[in-house]
Amino acid sequence: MTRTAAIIGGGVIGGGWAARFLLNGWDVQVFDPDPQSQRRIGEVLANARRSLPSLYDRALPAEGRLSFHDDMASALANAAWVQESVPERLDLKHRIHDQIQAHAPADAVIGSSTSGFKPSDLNAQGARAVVAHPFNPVYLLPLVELVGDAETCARASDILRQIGMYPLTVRKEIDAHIADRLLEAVWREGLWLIKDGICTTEELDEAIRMGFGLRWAQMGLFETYRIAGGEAGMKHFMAQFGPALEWPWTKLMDVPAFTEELVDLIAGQSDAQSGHMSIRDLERLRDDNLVGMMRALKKSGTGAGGTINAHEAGLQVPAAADLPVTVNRPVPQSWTDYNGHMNEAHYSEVSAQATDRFMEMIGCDAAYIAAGGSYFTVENHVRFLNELHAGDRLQVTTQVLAGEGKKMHLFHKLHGPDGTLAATVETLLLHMDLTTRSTSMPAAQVAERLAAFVRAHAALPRPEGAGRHVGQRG
Ligand SMILES: NC(=O)C1=CN([C@@H]2O[C@H](COP(=O)(O)OP(=O)(O)OC[C@H]3O[C@@H](n4cnc5c(N)ncnc54)[C@H](O)[C@@H]3O)[C@@H](O)[C@H]2O)C=CC1
Ligand SMILES: C[N+](C)(C)CC(=O)CC(=O)[O-]
Repeated sequence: MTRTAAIIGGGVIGGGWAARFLLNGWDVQVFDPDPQSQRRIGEVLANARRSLPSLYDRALPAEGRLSFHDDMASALANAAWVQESVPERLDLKHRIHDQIQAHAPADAVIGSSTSGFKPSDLNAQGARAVVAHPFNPVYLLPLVELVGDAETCARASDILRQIGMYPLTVRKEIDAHIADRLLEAVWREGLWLIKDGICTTEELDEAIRMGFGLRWAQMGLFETYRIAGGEAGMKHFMAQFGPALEWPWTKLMDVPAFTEELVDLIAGQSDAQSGHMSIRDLERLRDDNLVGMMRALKKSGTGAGGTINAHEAGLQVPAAADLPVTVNRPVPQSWTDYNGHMNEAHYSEVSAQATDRFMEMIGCDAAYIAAGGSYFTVENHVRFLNELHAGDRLQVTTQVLAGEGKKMHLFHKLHGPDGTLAATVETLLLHMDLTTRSTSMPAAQVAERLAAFVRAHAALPRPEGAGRHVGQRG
């Protein structure tokens, strides 16, 4: 299989797909007749480059190659994945899928970003597309709803996991799939509440983001309500709130008339709420917040955090000639401070990540720690030598200075872009018994692997700066 994706329609969603594939190492071939699409994709890509790599504590693969094509056939050449993201009009989608069918490689997965059409609608004229419905911004949000032919959906799932996404195969085709059915219900109620003068767009947004919106990202609807049932559980929750189905809580099943007056009311309130920011500023604010929230979920592995962890586990850490590479990652935007560079706190974080990786390399991994053995850091000396900035690739190599008995003495070198030495962290650790919380000897297999590193690194020159203390001259 080639790692080439054809993006047919490069607007908000097509641009997001292009960025997702490119930043995961795929070549991307775009067809969109709008002369503005190249500029727009460039802007989406810039947003993606400043946010997607920040989700991970390892570097993504080298970016793929992006090309723009004047005809659809050349964009489709050699594609293993074709993603159609043209406007939501069935006649247009039919025309586009006829051409895709004629020119795409026979074994390519053909996905449609459609928000609401079923595969039987899309394929009514003989196409073979599956629905691959993503969420904006496609480069950050993992969910893709897959609907259609089971074998194609299985192949599509494999590819989507390779680019860090979460495929959810929908059991039966239905208009608007799962998520847009839910979103449409909330949207409909929202329009009624504003049309009836109950609240403004801003008040409605506060009702979401100050309350249940925070819960949904980490536990969804049902797990959240299970907890709301208290110790008595879900049956109790349903007994308490089930009767609300018969109350006026759910009365607005009809839709408000889609009039110019309603459009002006909503658009006017939305301008008053957010018109002081450009769409690009709002996108960056959204992306920074999403990265922060998703990184928090990464710690517990909940929801989208689990998808990020699974993808990160497959990202390769490159080998170095003499010293092990213990960190290979970008500097996230959120690590920079009022001086416009990486804040000192995060040098310690990187050093801790390098130490954790080195501990894994000598067998002090999650299973060993769960069995009661580990290392504690007892002393660090950090030297800040060159600035690091958001988006810089950061690579750490680790040299063992000593490793006998309970002691492990490491020297981490933090290299910035072009290999510049940005910092060094000298660190001393002691082996601990986690049950007694006191020092102890490491297990034989850990001691042996550490000794092998000690022997190999003994031949290397002692690193410049090792053993320095604060205030030392020269
Ligand atoms: N905007 C959203 O929030 C989401 C949209 N979708 C779906 O994604 C699809 C695209 O929506 P958006 O990206 O929002 O629309 P958009 O209007 O931003 O982009 C559509 C793009 O298709 C291009 N296009 C038009 N005719 C074309 C043709 N004949 N060949 C190739 N390109 C053509 C346009 O020039 C434009 O760049 C729709 O099916 C929509 O339902 C899915 C998830 C979310
Ligand atoms: C509004 N919408 C129906 C186009 C939304 C989607 O399809 C998914 C999303 O990103 O919210």
